[in-house]
Amino acid sequence: MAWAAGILRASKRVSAAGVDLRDLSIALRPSRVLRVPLSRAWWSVTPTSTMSTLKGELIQHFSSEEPILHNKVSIIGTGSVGMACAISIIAKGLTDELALVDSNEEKMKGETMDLQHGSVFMKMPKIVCSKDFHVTANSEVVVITAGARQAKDETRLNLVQRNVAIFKVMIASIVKHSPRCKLIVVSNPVDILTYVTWKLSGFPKNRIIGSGCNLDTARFRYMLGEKLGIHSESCHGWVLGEHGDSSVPVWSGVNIAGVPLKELNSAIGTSKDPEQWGNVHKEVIASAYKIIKMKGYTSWAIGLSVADIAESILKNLRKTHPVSTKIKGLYGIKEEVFLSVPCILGENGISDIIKVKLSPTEEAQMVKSAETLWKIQKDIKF
Ligand SMILES: NC(=O)C1=CN([C@@H]2O[C@H](COP(=O)(O)OP(=O)(O)OC[C@H]3O[C@@H](n4cnc5c(N)ncnc54)[C@H](O)[C@@H]3O)[C@@H](O)[C@H]2O)C=CC1
Ligand SMILES: CC(=O)C(=O)O
Repeated sequence: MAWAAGILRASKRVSAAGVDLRDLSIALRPSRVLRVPLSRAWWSVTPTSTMSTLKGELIQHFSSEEPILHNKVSIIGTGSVGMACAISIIAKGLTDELALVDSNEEKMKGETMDLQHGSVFMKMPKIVCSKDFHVTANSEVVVITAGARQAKDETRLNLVQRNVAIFKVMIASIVKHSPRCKLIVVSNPVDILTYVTWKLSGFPKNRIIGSGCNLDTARFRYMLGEKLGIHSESCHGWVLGEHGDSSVPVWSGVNIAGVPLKELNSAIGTSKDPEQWGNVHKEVIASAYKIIKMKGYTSWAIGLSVADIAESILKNLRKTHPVSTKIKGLYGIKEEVFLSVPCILGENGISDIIKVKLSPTEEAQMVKSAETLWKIQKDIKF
C-alpha cells in the first residue's frame, strides 16, 4: 500500500484547505509521523467517532461513496514500454484509475511508487499495482506490454513462441476480471500476438487492437517532416501491413495540405526515383534496430502512440489509426492474419475499416506480409 507520510511539527504552520493543523484539538508530539493510506485518503473517508484523530477533526464524513470507474486503464508489464505508456496516458488525463501488473514485483512496486509521488502534478486519483490480475478488474482498456523483448539484432518474429507461453496465462486472467474491456496489444511480434490474443480471449475482433503500424506511421510522418521542414502533424501518409520489417508505405496517399507528392514526383517510393524518397521508409524500418542498439529498447514514441490509441477509444473519438486488426477478406487475403489498416476507433474498439485503394505493388506487399505472418502463425502451439 502506498503511504503519504506527513511529518507535522507543532512549530511549523501546516495547513489543509486553509485550516491550520496546529489549531486542531489533537496533541501531536513534535516530529510525530502521520501516515495516511493514499488510496483511501483520496476518496473514501471513514467516520471517526470513537478516537480523536487529526483526520477526524479536519474532515466531517458527509456521505458514503461507491467507487464509480469510468475510464479505468490497466497496463500489463511495467518495463520500459509499459511505463512509457503509463506516463503518456497520465499526461493526457485519460483515466481515473491506472492499474499496473508485472511478475517482477520489486520493479512494479518501485515504478508505481515513483508515479504516485507525482500525484500533485496529475489530475487523476488512483494508481494501484499488484502481481495479481484482480487489480485490473473492470478496466475499460487493458494495454499488454508484458513479455520478452528483442535482443540486439534479434527480429520481432523470433519472439513468438516465448511470448505465446506468457500470453496463455495472462489473457485468461485479464478476461476473467474485465470481460468487456478493449485490449491493446503492444508486445512483439505485435501482429502475431494480436492474433494470439484474439484466439485466447474469445473476444469479438473489434475489441482486440494491435498497436501495429501506429508507431511506424508516426516515424514515417516525422521523417517526412524532417526532410521537408514541415511539422509531422501536417505530413499525411500511412504505413500499413506488418509492424516492422515488411511494413508497406502507401506512397500513393502521401500528401501535404492535400497535395499528393506522387503528382510532383511520379516515381516516388520506387527505385527509379532520382531523389530516393523510398529511403524514408527504409529508415523507418531501420530505426527500431538503431535505437535498440543505442539504448537497449524503444519506449517513448510507442508510449505516446499507445496513449493516442487509448484516447480515441476512451473518448469515443472515431479517429482513424493504422492499427492491427483481422484483415481476412481484404486485398484478397484468405488467412486469419492481423495487419494494420486504417481503422476507426471508438468506445467499442474498431468499428470500421477504411478501404485504402492500394497500387498493385503495395497490394502485393500486403499479401506478402500476410503470407510471412501466416507461415509463422500456423505452427503456433496454443
Ligand atoms: N509494438 C510496438 O510498436 C513495440 C513493441 N515493443 C515490445 O513491447 C514489449 C515490452 O518491451 P519492454 O517494455 O522494453 O520490455 P521489458 O523487458 O522492459 O518489460 C517487459 C516486462 O514484462 C514483464 N513480464 C514478463 N512476463 C510477464 C508476465 N507473465 N506477467 C506480467 N509481467 C510480465 C517483465 O517483468 C518486464 O517488466 C516487447 O515485446 C517489445 O518488443 C516495444 C516497442 C515498440
Ligand atoms: C521495438 C519495436 O517494435 C519498435 O520500436 O518498433
